[in-house]
Amino acid sequence: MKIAILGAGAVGLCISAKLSKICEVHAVCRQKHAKAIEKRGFVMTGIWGESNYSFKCSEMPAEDEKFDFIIITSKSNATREICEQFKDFIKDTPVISLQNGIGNEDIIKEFTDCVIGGMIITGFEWQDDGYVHVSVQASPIKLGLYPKGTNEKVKTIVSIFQKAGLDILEETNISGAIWGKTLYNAALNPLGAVMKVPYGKLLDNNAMEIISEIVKEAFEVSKAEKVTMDWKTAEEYMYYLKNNQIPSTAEHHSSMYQDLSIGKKTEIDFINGYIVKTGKNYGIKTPVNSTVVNLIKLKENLILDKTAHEN
Ligand SMILES: NC(=O)C1=CN([C@@H]2O[C@H](COP(=O)(O)OP(=O)(O)OC[C@H]3O[C@@H](n4cnc5c(N)ncnc54)[C@H](O)[C@@H]3O)[C@@H](O)[C@H]2O)C=CC1
Ligand SMILES: CC(C)(CO)C(=O)C(=O)O
Repeated sequence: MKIAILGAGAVGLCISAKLSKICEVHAVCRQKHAKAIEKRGFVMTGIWGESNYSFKCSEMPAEDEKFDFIIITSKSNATREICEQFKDFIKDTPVISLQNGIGNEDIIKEFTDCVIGGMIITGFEWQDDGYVHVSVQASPIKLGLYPKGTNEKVKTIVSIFQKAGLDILEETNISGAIWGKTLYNAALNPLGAVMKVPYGKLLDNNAMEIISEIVKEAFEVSKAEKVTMDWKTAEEYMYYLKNNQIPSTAEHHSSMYQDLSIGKKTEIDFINGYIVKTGKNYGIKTPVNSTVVNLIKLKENLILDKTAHEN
């Protein structure tokens, strides 16, 4: 069994490390990580175990390499570019998206018929080139045929993840699971990023008032999209967010916070931006999500402007 991980960064290199114990893995990553891994192996610490792994890494697979599965773990902003760049490998191959936000699977679907959606609520933090710490985990990984259902390919990849020691479930409603994860990211990531605080600090009542409006708007849009999630109402989800998800990831600084702190664009268009864009298609007003998108884009512009002036 041969698996390529495209856009292998914090998430992708940790998945590559675990899978490398039971199958042949090629992590397609940036040169600096490939060099560090070649020199001293990939270092992973934290709740997925502490060890040093060696597996194939480079910026480009050989032209004649064939893969049984491809996993995309880039930021959502890079999904289209990755699909274009690696379209000859992706064509006719089952492709799994292990990314945040809504819309990645629809992009991948333009390049292959078999798209497997993924949902992962585990925290991965860079320590150095080729060195990642796995910090928190709120639930098992979920994989399922996109937009829903299952098939033999899904069952095979789920069993590979299981054999590699990963906590994973087969999900027949993967669109609902992806929406569910996006609710969590839409609720917490922008506020955590603007306030520069870990998730736990957002249990404050002022933050919760804003968050409950974000969630109410998102729920209305999800209903129009006919998506079924584990929670029937915004109130039910808010209870779960406050009592389960925030406590189990309280110490984590959102990926949006981490992106802004290193001067990178965020995935806001695939999170709150998706809710706003889809709301418009149904005539649903999403003023709080819209404000949050503008705030994050303002922050991105200010940071990019500052970097341009410093250079
Ligand atoms: N970091 C985390 O804790 C979690 C992240 N996620 C999601 O998973 C996805 C990946 O996140 P991270 O691993 O944190 O991002 P990351 O930025 O660490 O990794 C993505 C890597 O892909 C590389 N890349 C992009 N285009 C490439 C190309 N054409 N060729 C080779 N490499 C390329 C980037 O340079 C980067 O190193 C995102 O959607 C994120 O929101 C989901 C759960 C947790
Ligand atoms: C909390 C976490 C790491 C869960 O996967 C996440 O989604 C994020 O930081 O954006």
